Amino acid sequence: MPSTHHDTDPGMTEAGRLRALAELQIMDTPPESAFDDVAWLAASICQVPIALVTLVDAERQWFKARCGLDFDSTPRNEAFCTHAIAQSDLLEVPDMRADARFAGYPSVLGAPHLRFYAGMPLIGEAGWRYGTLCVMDRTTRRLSDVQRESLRRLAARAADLLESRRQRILGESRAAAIAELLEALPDGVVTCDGSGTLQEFNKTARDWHGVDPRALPPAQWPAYFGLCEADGRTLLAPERVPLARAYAGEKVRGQAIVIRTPGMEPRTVSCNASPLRAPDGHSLGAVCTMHDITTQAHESRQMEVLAMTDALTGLPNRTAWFAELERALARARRADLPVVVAFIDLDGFKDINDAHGHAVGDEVLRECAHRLQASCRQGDYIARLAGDEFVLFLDHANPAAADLAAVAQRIQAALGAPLQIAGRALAVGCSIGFATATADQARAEHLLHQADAAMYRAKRDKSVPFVVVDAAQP
Ligand SMILES: Nc1nc2c(ncn2[C@@H]2O[C@H](COP(=O)(O)OP(=O)(O)OP(=O)(O)O)[C@@H](O)[C@H]2O)c(=O)[nH]1
Repeated sequence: MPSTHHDTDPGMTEAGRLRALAELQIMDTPPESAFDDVAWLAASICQVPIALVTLVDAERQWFKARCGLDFDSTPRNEAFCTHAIAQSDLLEVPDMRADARFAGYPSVLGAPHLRFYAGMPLIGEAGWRYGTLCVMDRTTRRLSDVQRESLRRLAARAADLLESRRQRILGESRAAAIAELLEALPDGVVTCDGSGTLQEFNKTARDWHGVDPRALPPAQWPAYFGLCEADGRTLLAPERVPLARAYAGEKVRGQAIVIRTPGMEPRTVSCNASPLRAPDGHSLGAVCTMHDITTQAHESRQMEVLAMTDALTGLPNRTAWFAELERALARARRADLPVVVAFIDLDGFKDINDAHGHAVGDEVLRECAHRLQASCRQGDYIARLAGDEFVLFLDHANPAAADLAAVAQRIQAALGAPLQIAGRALAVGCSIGFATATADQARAEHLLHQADAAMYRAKRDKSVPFVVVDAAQP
């Protein structure tokens, strides 16, 4: 039994005791069988008609449980228990009429004519004495040692009941504070329990997913919530969902996913997720936090696009060209298709620049880019390498001369048509070189180099409309 001395300890003030009592939030609550049992046992063991579990407030003492009394409180200045809670052990008064502290109390002088009182303080963990377990009788008497010890032990159990109430209230208020914090967070928070069922779904997560949580099996999360890989298109495989990865025991850091909720702009979020484990190691589920990185993702995609685009014409640039050429060669190798690359260089462009200025030259380049693109077939890939040089990957092309002649003719017709720029009628031509190779022989750099060489030959020899080289030849 804890032994405390708040009558002598300056830290144990009445104000502190009343605060601790108020924290229990127990005054005027309905009867509870556990406290009733304590009072009943106290009355039976002590063989008295009256037993109470009392709580001593500032103005009154209130009975949480009572046997043998038909009222539930008395004013504080008529409360015997005020004396009992001033000490830490049992207070036993065999005859209250013979005790100056009690002789003048109304319930001693008049009905119900109480004579005997024994009260044991209910002492909480921090030492506060909330009230008592007390027994009373209308005749004088003394308790046996066993009865005294029983009262002490029963009072300790009643104090335990009060402490567990304090812990429950503390837990509830902490949980409420955490729930409020979760709701107010600008990041999304999602949790699942030990069976993998979605639990927490804070306000931000609800806003982003557009729905409330449901008892959905993890395999259905991607389709139901529209969860995609960072590319925003590929639906996440169920085992790639960050919360599912954490539920499977993985610690996930910074996994970018896209939430595609119908009717909303796609949202890119960076996810951190962790398994939740009890101290003994068994799974309590998992938690995933999501931070909105839509703006950064958009900016970095824009940067990527800029890094791959020719600023003047809007065509793919040299970097993009080589990246795409490598992909196209891989496709051709898989399908065992021949590959054809065209190198196109404008003729007479320098003269336009020199005669009409750079701005007009720029406009000519833009118009030529547009015409080249318009003359391409679907699947062809055209890029501006530099200056007045363009390259073209011909998708599923037939390297036969007749077919290439048709391509060259289309390009030359497109570029050769008169240009109307800034009120001037201008004209450019072009020289075209083709490099062909079988899929297994084709190498990107070599193909381009050979197409460039073919184009130069065509530029030097104006008697031919284009030149084709076999890039497989050294
Ligand atoms: N307006 C403009 N001119 C550019 C740009 N980039 C390169 N040039 C110019 O384009 C011209 C390309 O020169 P050339 O390849 O000799 O032009 P060309 O007159 O077609 O001569 P050939 O290619 O030999 O037929 C040079 O004068 C460059 O300064 C650009 O972005 N805008």
